[in-house]
Amino acid sequence: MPAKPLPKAELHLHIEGTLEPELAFALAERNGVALPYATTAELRSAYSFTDLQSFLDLYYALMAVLRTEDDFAELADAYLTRAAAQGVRHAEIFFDPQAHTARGVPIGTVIEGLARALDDSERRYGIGTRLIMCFLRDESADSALETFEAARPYLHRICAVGLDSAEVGNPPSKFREVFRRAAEAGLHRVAHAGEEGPAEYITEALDVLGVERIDHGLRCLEDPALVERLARERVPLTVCPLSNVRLRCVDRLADHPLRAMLEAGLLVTVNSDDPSYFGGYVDDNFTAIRDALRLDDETLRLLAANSFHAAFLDDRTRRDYLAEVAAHTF
Ligand code: HPA
Ligand SMILES: [Zn+2]
Repeated sequence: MPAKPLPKAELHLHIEGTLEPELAFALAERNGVALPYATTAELRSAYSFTDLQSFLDLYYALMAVLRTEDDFAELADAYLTRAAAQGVRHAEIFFDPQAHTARGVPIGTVIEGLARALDDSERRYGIGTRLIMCFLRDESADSALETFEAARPYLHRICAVGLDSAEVGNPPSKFREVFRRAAEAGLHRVAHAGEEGPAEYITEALDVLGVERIDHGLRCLEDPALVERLARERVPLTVCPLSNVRLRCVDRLADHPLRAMLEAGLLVTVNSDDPSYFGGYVDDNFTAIRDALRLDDETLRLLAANSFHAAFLDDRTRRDYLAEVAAHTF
């Protein structure tokens, strides 16, 4: 029998990035949406990216098939089914409301649909869940504020706010006010920074937005003083190895700086980002980076433990998950 996957938390996962071609075609047919691809194979063959923007273009285009509460619930159910098989015990899931409201899908449809799947997740899949509402940084600060206000009736379903989409030229400071309102409402805060953007964006995300985790964060390595600060302050970095290669932030997995980041004392976690597009779910990322960097079992155990240290969990639940990691046999 194959070994059980290492128990882990997934902290960097865009639910829209779990849309597999088969589900995209099924939803397109159900909703009468025309896709510019004849077959799932033809769509898959378009998954060849040169940078973040070339991926985002396809990622936003394919979302046209998501229209109803049922669609969002089905999308989340499909992810949770796969995540359970990959050893995920806790998932903090990003969604991009502006990518849907811009197409005329009400924010309530998105949140209620996702929440329906998430509410049943512990019972059906053994996975605890949280929702993280992301703002699109290439949209205006006003659009982010409008989105936050539209989400107010649903904030009890939301754990944190985040920041994603095209990074370069859209610094964290652009979103100071919406992150201030989120903090005032008692929400946690995270942000993508240092994926394609410079190390200064990481510092800004910490100092201006007050984020508690950095998503990606690879480019911190260009600033030794920042690395030292991130290590000292135990700021978690949600690293996504397969994504980094597919979006050409890193040439080859064997060149990935994850080991150097661990050796620098950074609180690194491993995640899948947009698994349908980047060639693997979270345990596939663990396996790929293990093989590429020859990580030993204790390093894998450390990465899994880090994921629970970095998660928005109460102390008792965290302790229980950490005990599962400690008891895991490879
Ligand atoms: O990796 C990412 N970076 C920025 N925005 C995103 N939206 C989905 N995935 C990503
Ligand atoms: Zn991401």
